[in-house]
Amino acid sequence: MPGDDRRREGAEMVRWFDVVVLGAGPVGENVADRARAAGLEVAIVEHELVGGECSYWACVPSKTLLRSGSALRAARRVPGAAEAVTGELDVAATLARRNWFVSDWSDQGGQDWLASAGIELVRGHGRLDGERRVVVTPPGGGEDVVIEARHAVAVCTGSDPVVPDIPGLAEARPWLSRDATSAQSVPRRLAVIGGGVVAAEMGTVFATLGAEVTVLVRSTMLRSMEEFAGEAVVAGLRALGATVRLGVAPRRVERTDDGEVRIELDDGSIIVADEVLVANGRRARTDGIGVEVVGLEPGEFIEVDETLAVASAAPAEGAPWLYAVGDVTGRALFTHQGKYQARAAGDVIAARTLGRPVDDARYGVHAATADHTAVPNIVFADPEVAAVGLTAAAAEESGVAVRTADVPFSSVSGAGILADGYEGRARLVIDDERDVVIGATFVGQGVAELVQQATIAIVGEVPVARLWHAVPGFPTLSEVWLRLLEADGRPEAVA
Ligand SMILES: Cc1cc2nc3c(=O)[nH]c(=O)nc-3n(C[C@H](O)[C@H](O)[C@H](O)COP(=O)(O)OP(=O)(O)OC[C@H]3O[C@@H](n4cnc5c(N)ncnc54)[C@H](O)[C@@H]3O)c2cc1C
Ligand SMILES: NC(=O)c1ccc[n+]([C@@H]2O[C@H](COP(=O)([O-])OP(=O)(O)OC[C@H]3O[C@@H](n4cnc5c(N)ncnc54)[C@H](O)[C@@H]3O)[C@@H](O)[C@H]2O)c1
Repeated sequence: MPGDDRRREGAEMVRWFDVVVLGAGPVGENVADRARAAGLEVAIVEHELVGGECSYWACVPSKTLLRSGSALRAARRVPGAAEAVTGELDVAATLARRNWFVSDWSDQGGQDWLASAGIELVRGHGRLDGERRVVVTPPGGGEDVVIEARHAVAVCTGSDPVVPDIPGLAEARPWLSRDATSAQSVPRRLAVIGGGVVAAEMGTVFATLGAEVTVLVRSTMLRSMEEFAGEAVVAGLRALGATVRLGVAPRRVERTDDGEVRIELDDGSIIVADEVLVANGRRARTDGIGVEVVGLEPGEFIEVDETLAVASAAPAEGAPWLYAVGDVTGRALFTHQGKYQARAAGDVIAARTLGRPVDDARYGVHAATADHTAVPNIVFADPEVAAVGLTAAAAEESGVAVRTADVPFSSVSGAGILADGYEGRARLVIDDERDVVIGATFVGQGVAELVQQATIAIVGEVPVARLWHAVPGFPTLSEVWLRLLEADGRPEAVA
């Protein structure tokens, strides 16, 4: 059995494993899986639920909550089907389906999977206690368990929401993302502070479920994406009956004696709601996990190299022993990207442990290169926004000369068939010198599935002239690629 060589050393319970993973979110699970698949003995430490934020409070519940409304709206946009939709969204059934998808917040499935993979689950709060040493305090206290890693420790502790320093906000018992995704009832009035992806998605959910939603956006919606994406999402929220206030900032928040939340904005206006959701980004979960022992700052994201090794903790000689993977690095706060990093980290730990070759070159097996070039970012609002790579503005800021190709989906037959009055838009950002796609954004119903094509084009560095030979089926949404290429211009024959 892995890690079975437990024994006492003085008063301490000490266990030995090849690799210790701190945090059993999607990322920790994948690091453990890859290392175990290479034959290493692996322990994973978890103080809450195996499966982490994504499975119980983030991706899975938010996407299931969004799905019921988007299916209903999709049917209503198609004559023939629309006539058959005679009722309204069933709120109780929507919430119940979400509860089912999160297994009523039981992690039995995750525990079973770890056991089947031969990964040892150690329940409790883990912290670094020196080189290759983790101390775990079991749930409810009790005797600490010391785990010595023969080779590596991977910190995969994730991130927490940021609560900004707005007077009265913390005391007003605001909702954080977990409260929104696990809600068992719908507040009559919900205010949302923020204009990022959580605000867009949860605003869409609660407006669909019948709440009076007010989204308070400090600048513009989805500011890190192409401008037309944020504008479409604002229009979509408004079409669902939500109020979106752009360019406003809360000055003070108060929960009154009768339980209402009053938000005073910087323009002097007052918003009154039953709950206020704070959706203001994430901070690293590095408090209370002993990062000080390797000279890192608690609360800060952990900087890593391309193999996810913590360079500042690397020994002068020999293989690195400390890795950080997923949200805790701040590189790209998405489950898919964290799991991508996890595959590289788990494999490189195994390679270094077993003396096998390490390939950390650009796009090498053990390098998380795509974190810098091709991170898919999908906002499941209505319309959906699916983007990857650089926006035109970000490319220009980084000094790359680019051209863009823009088209409306009204030029795509498949879109018109999918839904009457289909609205949407797409943009390619093309590196002018290398003639390859370096960014793409799609906005519209069902565009989430289009972004993988762009991701492949970017990672494969496919010349634009070659993309003309990747023929999209007719009549699909993918035909937007042909329209984008036409907008860019048909290449001339090379003599
Ligand atoms: C509302 C919302 C919706 C989202 N939707 C999507 C989406 O649709 N798609 C997407 O790709 N991303 C989405 N994300 C982001 C996604 O949830 C994260 O990127 C992902 O969960 C990161 O995985 P992780 O394993 O790094 O961290 P986490 O999932 O946070 O897992 C970390 C684990 O470590 C455990 N842990 C922490 N500290 C300790 C300790 N000291 N000892 C023991 N255990 C510890 C935690 O309990 C947790 O289980 C969403 C985020 C939010 C907030
Ligand atoms: N579909 C998905 O993949 C998905 C869904 C949800 C969350 N996520 C992940 O979770 C992360 C967190 O999402 P998020 O929406 O909380 O963060 P975000 O970074 O996307 O947006 C934060 C928003 O809060 C605003 N803000 C920050 N400080 C503020 C203040 N003091 N007052 C008013 N507004 C303020 C910002 O201007 C911005 O609009 C995302 O970056 C993403 O990586 C992904």
